[in-house]
Amino acid sequence: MFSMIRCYVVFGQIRRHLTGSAFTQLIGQSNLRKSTPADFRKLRELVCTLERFGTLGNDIELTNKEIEVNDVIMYLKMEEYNKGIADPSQFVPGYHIFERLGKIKESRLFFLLSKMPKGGALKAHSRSMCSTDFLIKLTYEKHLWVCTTDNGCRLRSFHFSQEKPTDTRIEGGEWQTMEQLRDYRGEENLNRHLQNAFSMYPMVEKTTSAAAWQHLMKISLLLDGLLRYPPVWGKYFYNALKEFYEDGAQYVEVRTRLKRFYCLDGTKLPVQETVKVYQEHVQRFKEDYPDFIDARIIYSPQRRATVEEVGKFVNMCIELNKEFPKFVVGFDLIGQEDVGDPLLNFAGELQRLPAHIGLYLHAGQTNWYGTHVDENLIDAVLLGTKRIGHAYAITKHPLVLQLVKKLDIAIEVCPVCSQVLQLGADYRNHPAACLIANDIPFVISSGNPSFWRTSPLSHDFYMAFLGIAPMYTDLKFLKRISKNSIKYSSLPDEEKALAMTKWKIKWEKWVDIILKTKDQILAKETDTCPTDA
Ligand SMILES: O=c1[nH]cnc2c1ncn2[C@@H]1O[C@H](CO)[C@@H](O)[C@H]1O
Ligand SMILES: [Zn+2]
Repeated sequence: MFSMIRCYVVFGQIRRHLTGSAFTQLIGQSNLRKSTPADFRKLRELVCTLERFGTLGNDIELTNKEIEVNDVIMYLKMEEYNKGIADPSQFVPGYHIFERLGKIKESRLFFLLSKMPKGGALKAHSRSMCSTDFLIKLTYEKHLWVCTTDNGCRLRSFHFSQEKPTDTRIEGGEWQTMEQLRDYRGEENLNRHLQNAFSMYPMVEKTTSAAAWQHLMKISLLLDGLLRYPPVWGKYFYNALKEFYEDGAQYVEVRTRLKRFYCLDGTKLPVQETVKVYQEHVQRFKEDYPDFIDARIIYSPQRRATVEEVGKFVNMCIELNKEFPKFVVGFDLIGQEDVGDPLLNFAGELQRLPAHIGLYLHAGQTNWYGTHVDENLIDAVLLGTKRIGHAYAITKHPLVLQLVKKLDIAIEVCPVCSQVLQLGADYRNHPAACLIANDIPFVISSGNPSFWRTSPLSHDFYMAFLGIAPMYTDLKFLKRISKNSIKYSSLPDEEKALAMTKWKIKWEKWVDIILKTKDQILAKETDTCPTDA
């Protein structure tokens, strides 16, 4: 009687043996077509079993309760899966997410996943964390001015100020207060306009990844003046933590450029003040929600920079880490990778970072195989990155795949982001399938949920579970990636243990609630699920 773990180890050994030269020789020498049907079946069963045992999550041993919960989850998953096989037009992961956001809301599987404690969100870009509705709420704050062109029809920039801003950089731009614009255009009409201006939804058609990136950057730029004002950023960030928490994240690592904030009279504050506002609201959030673990910052300036500028960013990171050693803990370079310089150019500067400041580099977020951008993956690993953001191109680099596994570097897979930024269309073709098959450590992240009007993590979990992972992948996979998000976080080991305890309490509660409401969840006629963890 083997325990699962023992089985896993033994199967691992057999697998290595079978895929070694003896096995290939055996297959090569004997004429497999002449084997008896029974032998053929046995061999086939062995290979299938070995494949399954090798996938991500199979080291997890489910408790008796979890086995029951797994039945519920797999029932719901198979229902969607089988419908899809019978009629592929019904399969949600075959579509652009914007075309199926409404349908996903009706999915009972999605509902259960949205309540699932997911551990940490290890990649959240600071400006794209809150829902559109909350951003619109912020436009009602006092002292907000807006610059428009085209007779008030196009919103170009926001600014908080006592007096009318004097910035004339936008050609033909006219400043007026938000109240004035609201009166002029009508509240409902203006809010509808803001909904579109703050997110890429519902525009599915983008000719290129570059066009999608331009759209993303335009939104980020529009939000600049609205969010870089400390009292508003405080509200934004606190609410962002709340939205992540309510979606099952108990821990968040934020990638941010830490831009300097401005005051009502136009003076700019030192960057340390930006960090302090973040820190203050994390503290407040932890007091209000004691089972929230923590939030930390990975300093992430734009990668489109000169070597000298990157050198300055590195110095800044070292300085901030000295002042906020438990809060500003890592370094990354962000922005569209295809237009930035290769990491190789910055290697000398990046190597100056002391060992205790971790590198968490975005790399391989490209479709240009064999280019210097694609090779950023190699440099990221050789520079000692602790995780890799996206790594979409990694399956084209078998050696890098082996290295990340050996060096235990986790990949931050962002299913929805890869689709919206036009790297791939159908989730069933997402390269992360290969990571799952090879048991490469990974976590699910979202990137910019605000810009796609998705939830902080749940849509990405849903697409990964239903669209990317094999059909038979079950609760073991979900539990593994949730635990991974703590294991591969930047937290020191002793804090990881505490974090795991906090996650486990929530996880067990979720399991219990599903068990209690199982019959209602499975009753076909119910559209809405009663569970609420
Ligand atoms: O997928 C991504 N890869 C790299 N950088 C990104 C990605 N998504 C967003 N940003 C960066 O974060 C800022 C706020 O959203 C954007 O301005 C962009 O530079
Ligand atoms: Zn990113």
